[in-house]
Amino acid sequence: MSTSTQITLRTPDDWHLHLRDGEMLEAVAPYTSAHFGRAIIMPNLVPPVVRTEQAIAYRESIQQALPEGSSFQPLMTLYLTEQTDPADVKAGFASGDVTALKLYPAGATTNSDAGVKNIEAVYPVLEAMQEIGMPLLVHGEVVDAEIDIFDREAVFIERTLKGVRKQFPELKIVMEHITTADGVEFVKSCDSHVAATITPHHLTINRNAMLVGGIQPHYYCLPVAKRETHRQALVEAATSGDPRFFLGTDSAPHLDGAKESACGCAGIFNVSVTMSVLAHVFENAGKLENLEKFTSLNGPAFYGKPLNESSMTLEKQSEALDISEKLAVAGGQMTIFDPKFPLLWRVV
Ligand SMILES: NC(=O)N[C@@H](CC(=O)O)C(=O)O
Ligand SMILES: [Zn+2]
Ligand SMILES: [Zn+2]
Repeated sequence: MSTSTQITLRTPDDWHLHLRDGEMLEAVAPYTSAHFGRAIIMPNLVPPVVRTEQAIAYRESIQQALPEGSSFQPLMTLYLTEQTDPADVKAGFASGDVTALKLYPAGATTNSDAGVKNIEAVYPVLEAMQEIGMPLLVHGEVVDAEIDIFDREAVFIERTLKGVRKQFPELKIVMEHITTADGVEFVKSCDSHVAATITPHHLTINRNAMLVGGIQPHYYCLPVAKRETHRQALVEAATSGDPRFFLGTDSAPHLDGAKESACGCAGIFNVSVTMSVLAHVFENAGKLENLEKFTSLNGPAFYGKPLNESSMTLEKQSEALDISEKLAVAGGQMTIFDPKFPLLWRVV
């Protein structure tokens, strides 16, 4: 076996992850715990995780789905609604049971019906969060029918995010899964209170992957991939080492049957290949030395968490990883994200 390169980093964390529940949770949790030390767990279950006691119960079911002896740490979030009680949020944050709140504009994405319609209705919660230093995680897309889907992130920044920033300048905000140069520019224009997660798929595909040569449902996610110039802006931001950009896989498992449909759902499952994809992206950008910042250092710094003590080694091999096989999940099968280049890097 010929090995040309190896790199070792602190164990990475995933700052945006969908683990689902039930049989899907059991199927996907081991892929995350195999590579990641911690993950921010998204609350968009049906029904959503809206109160601290639900987050605690969900964390317990995640822990039960982990392999024996796993030290993986799920960091729980609550789904922000117009009924969210600031006192519950404060208590959950103080006890360490809840790490952040997730804002979904109502109807923006998978399982977001209970989301926020009028941002001002949640200002009392944002006020409390600002006071205690609790991060607000944002699915940053407007949902107005008249706004083109490719413009929804940029319009959200103008219409919603700038107002929230003005009202709550000390509130920690993470723009989740940014997909545009506008998102990058907005984060850069702010101070250290604002950061963004970036996914492996938005670093490697543009909208052609989804639409050329027939409709490709396994490349459909929200926010949708944009044009190539936006992808390049994301690569520039992720590989720059700037502490405001870090990894959130947004791995969002759905059965193939739900995606390969007349109304296919949004979400890409990628955790098992994330580190391989990222090593390729950073190597191609000539920035392999910044990979650890993106995956393992910038996120904990923003969240005020300690760095992982353990490490991960990645090795570049001559033979590519085979990801053609579907994952068997109760009730069906699931496709792994294919960035359409050979995955030579693998986790040792
Ligand atoms: N990213 C997606 O396309 N889908 C996510 C929801 C989300 O993160 O917006 C899901 O839960 O399936
Ligand atoms: Zn989202
Ligand atoms: Zn997501």
